[in-house]
Amino acid sequence: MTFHVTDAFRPVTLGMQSFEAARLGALRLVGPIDRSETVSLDEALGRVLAETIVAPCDLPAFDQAAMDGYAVRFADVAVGPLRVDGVTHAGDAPTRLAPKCAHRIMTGASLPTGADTVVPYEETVTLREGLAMPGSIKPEGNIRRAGEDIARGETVLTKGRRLAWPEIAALAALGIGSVRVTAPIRVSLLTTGAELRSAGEALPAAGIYDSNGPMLMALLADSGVDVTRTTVGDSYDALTERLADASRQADLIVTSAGMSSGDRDLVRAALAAVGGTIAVSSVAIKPGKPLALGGVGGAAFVGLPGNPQAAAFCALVFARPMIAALSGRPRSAPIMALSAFATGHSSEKTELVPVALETVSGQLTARRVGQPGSHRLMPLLAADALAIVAAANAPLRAGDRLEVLPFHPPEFQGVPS
Ligand SMILES: Nc1nc2c(c(=O)[nH]1)N[C@H]1C(S)=C(S)[C@@H](COP(=O)(O)OP(=O)(O)OC[C@H]3O[C@@H](n4cnc5c(N)ncnc54)[C@H](O)[C@@H]3O)O[C@H]1N2
Ligand code: MOO
Repeated sequence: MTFHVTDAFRPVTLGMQSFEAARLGALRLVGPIDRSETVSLDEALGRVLAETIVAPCDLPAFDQAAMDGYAVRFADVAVGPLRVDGVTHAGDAPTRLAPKCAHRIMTGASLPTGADTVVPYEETVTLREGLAMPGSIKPEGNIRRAGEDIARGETVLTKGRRLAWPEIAALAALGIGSVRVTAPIRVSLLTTGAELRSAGEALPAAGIYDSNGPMLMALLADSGVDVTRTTVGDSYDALTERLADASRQADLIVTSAGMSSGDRDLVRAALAAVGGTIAVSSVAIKPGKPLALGGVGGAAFVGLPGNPQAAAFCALVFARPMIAALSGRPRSAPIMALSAFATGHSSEKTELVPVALETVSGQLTARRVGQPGSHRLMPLLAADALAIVAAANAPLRAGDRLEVLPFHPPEFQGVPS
């Protein structure tokens, strides 16, 4: 099995790390996997290219008309009305323009040899003597030359590029029907806790429904990512067994709960028992302090705290970027917003705050939503992003810039008023 946890990974470094150090530490634990597979273009949406694509042909593939009209030799236009020598539709075999003639042509049709200008219908007049063009005609007008969009041999897409609709359009236009992409990233998700039950199961007096499992399944889901989910109680044996299995099968192991100092918080001990190591043992963030990062076998490890907001925010900030790095995607620029809230206090910990993003006077603005408390789910429903309020000696003021991580891409964009 390929070992994806990089050499920069160091065994147990106890002590709380800053948010910034932990963020960098997370990315040091992972590198692009070396497995790839070939998929058809129909299956390629959201996948990451494992090869660089060089154009095998020109686009357009041949000189062609950009308008419905007449193909002419520019020099002939001044001579007087031209006889029409034929017609070429899109898809018709290329032809040749007879001397002192105009040739009817449709958008996308092959330009006859000898023609150097296309005059749209609306700029022509049909007279008894032939076709006249009374307006001002530009040489090379309304022609698309072969290779002017993409030239044969040009690098079109580089390895690591994520395939969305524009990339799929370019590949299809170049006649490329399948591509090599990074193989699916294997994520093993383990929710732990004796109190957990699944929807539909009878709930004992102090039991709760497992929400982190389905939440993290959805939060980590992506094209090119295979998430498998298991729930284990607080049994040390079951936990070590599952971690050992996952260390052989997964690129990334994500656990939920059992990370702090409770009597049954066994994840750290179980990880150590199966030969895993911790690189980041706790982080100066609120919520999420008991977060741990490390590795075991061929897999990187993210131990999420159990409180739902802590689990969600740490998954967004640490696990999602680790998956992107495993798939070989380059990092994009951070998204910055203006804060619409003040904290009123300095903080030694970085705070992860649920916010609603709004555009105010043309500026992306983050408004704090919901009641405090990392056990709460309602703030996640009111928010559409997470704001990162960095640890600082001074309180955050309204109008300060801060980084935001949108939960998901905008779905239904309004019209500017
Ligand atoms: N003495 C200390 N106690 C706690 C500390 C600490 O530093 N010292 N840290 C607190 C913080 S911060 C957090 S966050 C939690 C994290 O604890 P664990 O990771 O050990 O998680 P649990 O104790 O098992 O559970 C915490 C909380 O979350 C609920 N939970 C767990 N799993 C799920 C799930 N799948 N779906 C929904 N809810 C879940 C669980 O029932 C608990 O209520 O520890 C603090 N304590
Ligand atoms: O991570 Mo805990 O949620 O800070 O409360």
